[in-house]
Amino acid sequence: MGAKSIVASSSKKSKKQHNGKVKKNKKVKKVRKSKKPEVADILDKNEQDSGKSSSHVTADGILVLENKSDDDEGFDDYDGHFDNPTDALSTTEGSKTPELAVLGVEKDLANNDDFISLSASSEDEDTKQEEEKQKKEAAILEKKQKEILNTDYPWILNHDHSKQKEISDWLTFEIKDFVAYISPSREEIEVRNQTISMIREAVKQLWPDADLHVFGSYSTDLYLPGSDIDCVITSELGGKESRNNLFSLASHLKKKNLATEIEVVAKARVPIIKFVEPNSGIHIDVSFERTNGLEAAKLIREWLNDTPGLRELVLIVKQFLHSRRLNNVHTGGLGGFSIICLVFSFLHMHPRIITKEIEAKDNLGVLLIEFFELYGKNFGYDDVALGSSDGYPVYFPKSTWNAIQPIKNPFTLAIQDPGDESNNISRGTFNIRDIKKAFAGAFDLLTNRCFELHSATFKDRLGKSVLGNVIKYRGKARDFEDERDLVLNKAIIENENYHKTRSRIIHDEEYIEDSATSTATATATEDDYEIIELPVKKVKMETVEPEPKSGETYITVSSADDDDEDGYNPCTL
Ligand SMILES: Nc1ncnc2c1ncn2[C@@H]1O[C@H](COP(=O)(O)OP(=O)(O)OP(=O)(O)O)[C@@H](O)[C@H]1O
Ligand SMILES: [Mg+2]
Repeated sequence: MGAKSIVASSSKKSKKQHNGKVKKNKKVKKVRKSKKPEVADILDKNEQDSGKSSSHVTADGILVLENKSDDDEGFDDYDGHFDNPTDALSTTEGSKTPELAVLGVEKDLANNDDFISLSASSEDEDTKQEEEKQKKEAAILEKKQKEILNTDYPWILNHDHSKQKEISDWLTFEIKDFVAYISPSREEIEVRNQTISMIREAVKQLWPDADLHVFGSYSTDLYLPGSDIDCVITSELGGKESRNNLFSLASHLKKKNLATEIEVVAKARVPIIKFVEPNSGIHIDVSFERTNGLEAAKLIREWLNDTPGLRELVLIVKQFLHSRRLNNVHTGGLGGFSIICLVFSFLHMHPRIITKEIEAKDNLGVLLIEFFELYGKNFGYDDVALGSSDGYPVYFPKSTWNAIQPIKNPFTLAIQDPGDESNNISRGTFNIRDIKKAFAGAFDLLTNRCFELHSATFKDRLGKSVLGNVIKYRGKARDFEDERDLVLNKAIIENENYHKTRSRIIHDEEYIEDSATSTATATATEDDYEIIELPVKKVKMETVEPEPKSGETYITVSSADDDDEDGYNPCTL
């Protein structure tokens, strides 16, 4: 099968060396007190406690994680999903049940939109009809929900492909149905857009020099219904990642009823705040003063445009790992970013795709099976790293990657960050043993299922699922509408605008530099050349350097034409 010949090597050696330890997820009970202390109180308490314990709960109900170890740092804390897509809805204290993933009828009922207030008795007939209509609609909805909730693979309802001659084609259709099933509805996109706007507004209220940007799966359209929203706050003055600021923000968002279940990870290399936005039930991660995620979002969207089948396979693999609790980097799982890189490499190095022998979109079934085969059975985890060269994915020997030397445990996944070649984005995935096993098991299950169904009669095939053998979806009933074309994902628009603005700044910067260089060169050789004064665009530049550890320089430009249509201005949301 396709890609196996590319990177086959033994990982037997590693079986002895891998210690198989799995870190336990810390669980801290939440304590709620009625008194609402000020930030200073919270800080005092934290200062007293610091050094004594690795986590504690403030009087304000904010969970503080004092992680200092490398493994727990920064992005590796990202989970990405609720354990169950409905979990957040039920655990969010005092929140309204969000109308995510509910069929249209229920939404209307829940909103009371169908209720008609009648004051005159002459309208009794109308009322009766309305009630009848409501009852009928409620019955239909109940029936639909029952049907759906009784199955682990709801994407096959009313979507029968059992008559396909090739079982791999059947699987391809199921993959497409699954993706349509979990793709967002108009309401879900609107809820996400609104949630981001509200949090941004609150951030700007607290810090007028700051802005909030979205990166991660919402900004790449690679999110499952329960995926978190990754945000980053950048500021002109910088330094928003300080401990003091983290608590100010946590407290501010809590006061504005925009955050519950708050966790502050203050001492990590990449400090973050995690919380649940109570109106939507969406999990939010906020990091500070780092723009690499914004760069990655743009790159991933480019990959998606250039790589047919990438979105489908990424969503399937995400759901596959999510159902097995293997997607959480905090517990050694494989995060969303690593999954994208694995699938991207797989598709771009697949011999039959490279030679245009097959179209990825028409062969998603075979490709999924081969993905599981490659990373479950054949990939040489001990020796091979994934990276990129000139924008194309490559495999290269781990031993030549200086930034990850010395390698203590060879049986680990090594994926070079496309935006920073010294960063191994899968360094937190210490449970690669179980992930590999799960992939290998999925290959066996799927191939066996294909053989089994191939020899079954059409009657026996009816109501069966191929994909359901490896993926389950439990949660609220959804419809099959992918409504991404109906409403703008503002995270994508804003990210595009952010990059337009940035490239304009960089262009202006280079232009000024070029002008200066040209002038200097001309001056040096003024005997030979006529000196031409190049017009320099009038731009007032102000360089604001945040704390040196970020290693990045933020440039704000204020010029007369600042407010043009490219201007990144989230306030216009
Ligand atoms: N180890 C890492 N090093 C650097 N950046 C990372 C790392 N992990 C994540 N990121 C950044 O954070 C973003 C979000 O990562 P994450 O793993 O949450 O993926 P995701 O696409 O948002 O998936 P999910 O929907 O599961 O949350 C990535 O696109 C990347 O920019
Ligand atoms: Mg994410």
